[in-house]
Amino acid sequence: MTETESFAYDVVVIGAGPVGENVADRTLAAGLSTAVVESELVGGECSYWACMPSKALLRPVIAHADARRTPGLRAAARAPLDAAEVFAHRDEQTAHWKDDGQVEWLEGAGAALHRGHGRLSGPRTVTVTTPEGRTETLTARHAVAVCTGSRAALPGLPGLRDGAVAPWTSRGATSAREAPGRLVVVGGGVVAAEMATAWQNLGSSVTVLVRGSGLLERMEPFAGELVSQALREAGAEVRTGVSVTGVSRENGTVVAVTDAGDRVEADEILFATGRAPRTDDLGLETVGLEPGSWLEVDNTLRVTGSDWLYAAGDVNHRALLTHQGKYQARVAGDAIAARARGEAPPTAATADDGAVPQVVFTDPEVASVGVTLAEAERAGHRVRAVDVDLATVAGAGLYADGYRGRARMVVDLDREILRGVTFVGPGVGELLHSATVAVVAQVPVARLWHAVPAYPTISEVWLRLLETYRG
Ligand SMILES: Cc1cc2nc3c(=O)[nH]c(=O)nc-3n(C[C@H](O)[C@H](O)[C@H](O)COP(=O)(O)OP(=O)(O)OC[C@H]3O[C@@H](n4cnc5c(N)ncnc54)[C@H](O)[C@@H]3O)c2cc1C
Ligand SMILES: NC(=O)c1ccc[n+]([C@@H]2O[C@H](COP(=O)([O-])OP(=O)(O)OC[C@H]3O[C@@H](n4cnc5c(N)ncnc54)[C@H](O)[C@@H]3O)[C@@H](O)[C@H]2O)c1
Repeated sequence: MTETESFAYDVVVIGAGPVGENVADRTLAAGLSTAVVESELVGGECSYWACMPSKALLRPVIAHADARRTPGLRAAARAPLDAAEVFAHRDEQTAHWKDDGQVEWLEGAGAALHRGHGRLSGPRTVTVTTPEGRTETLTARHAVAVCTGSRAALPGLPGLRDGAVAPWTSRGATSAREAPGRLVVVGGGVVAAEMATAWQNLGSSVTVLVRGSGLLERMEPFAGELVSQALREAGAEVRTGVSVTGVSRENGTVVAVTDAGDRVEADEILFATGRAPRTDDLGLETVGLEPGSWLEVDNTLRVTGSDWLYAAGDVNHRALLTHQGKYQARVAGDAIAARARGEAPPTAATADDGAVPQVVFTDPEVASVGVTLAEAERAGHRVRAVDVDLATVAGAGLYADGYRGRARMVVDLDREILRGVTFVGPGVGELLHSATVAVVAQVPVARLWHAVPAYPTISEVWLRLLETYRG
């Protein structure tokens, strides 16, 4: 019989992704003993198979595209990217898929790291199965925080369901060591758009199969249109209204069959078809919750119906973004600490509702915060969309020859504040925080005139937006 070791802490965090790390950081800072359980690498999906490697692949692609639009650099930029150097840079950014640095940080902050698979085994109790097969029982005096994130969701198609084809998911697409000659990308969301941009420019010939009417359908319509246009100009094929009905691998060639009966052949296929919560093997049934479900939480990240279980990050499905998960982690950590002292939580994660910022690192970049025009209208707000062609901004013309981009602010006509802002164009990612501040702080439009953008930067788009609104 294997021996079971027992440990007691104030707080137990399951999952050491960016979110689990930040919950622990807050509870430790408040003087609560905290254990963190991790089954793979400390740092989570974001560090090794998501944000960091994808942005390391995309940064050179975007810089290369910018160089092609910069007078004096065009000839130099005609040479293709040095893909080997890009992959080496990506490997460095992921610390070669080793977590020593993050472990050092976590332990330095005072956390007790338990390596292994964590499962709830009753109220305030987590059982860890270590890689060596031992069992550890951790009890939490105050709270357990589930921060187990999400994994790629694959559709139940013939060829996938039976395991005949092992496709790329986001993990394959961010860690591959060479560009497949032909790559089919299934999906039209953020992963599909970013990875199609990366691999088309790293040497693959990409075909994107989108079942909807365009890319990035949850954003303002012009975002997906401009990204599709640029992908096509880079040589990719973007096919909309196409559903894949089956996949096979024949002599090394992947064949995707579509609902129109077409066969699309490739050397590799990426399914970028959304995410599933990592809650299927988490012992949720031992605390009256449904295994495999997204965990529903209140604004302090406490699971509905519980006074000790918290869920932050991807696993609660509020906003599948690292920065937003880390924000939730700060709120959850502070709430756990306050309740442990018998006090009310000091703050709530209100920004998850209607103020989530996101940058899509495609060429052109897409940067948005808050709601789209369609979302604002669906929510019953009386709004007006104010659109500006970014090419009319002096800073944009200086940034790139033939600059193409667009901006929209969604103005709430009753309150004269912004409900949402979207920028699409080269270099707009770094503009986003100005819009986030305006949306979160509910800055009156009249007051925005006094936030003077520097000349000649792209941020002068704010002036054009205000002028267009004034009419
Ligand atoms: C390709 C791609 C690119 C992305 N790019 C961006 C981006 O640029 N910007 C951005 O903001 N977001 C991006 N995201 C989203 C981002 O990766 C996630 O929102 C973020 O990783 C969520 O953090 P998390 O801590 O909730 O979960 P994760 O990062 O998934 O971490 C969860 C951790 O829990 C561990 N775990 C799971 N179950 C158990 C268990 N039972 N026991 C012990 N440990 C367990 C896992 O091993 C993992 O380490 C991207 C996602 C993808 C797929
Ligand atoms: N830069 C960033 O901020 C960034 C980058 C990558 C990912 N992320 C986050 O990661 C999350 C996951 O991204 P994602 O792109 O995997 O998911 P997503 O939900 O954004 O997009 C999924 C896409 O797959 C399509 N789809 C779903 N099932 C399908 C099927 N059976 N056949 C064909 N198409 C199907 C959907 O219509 C949609 O276009 C997102 O929420 C995103 O916010 C963020």
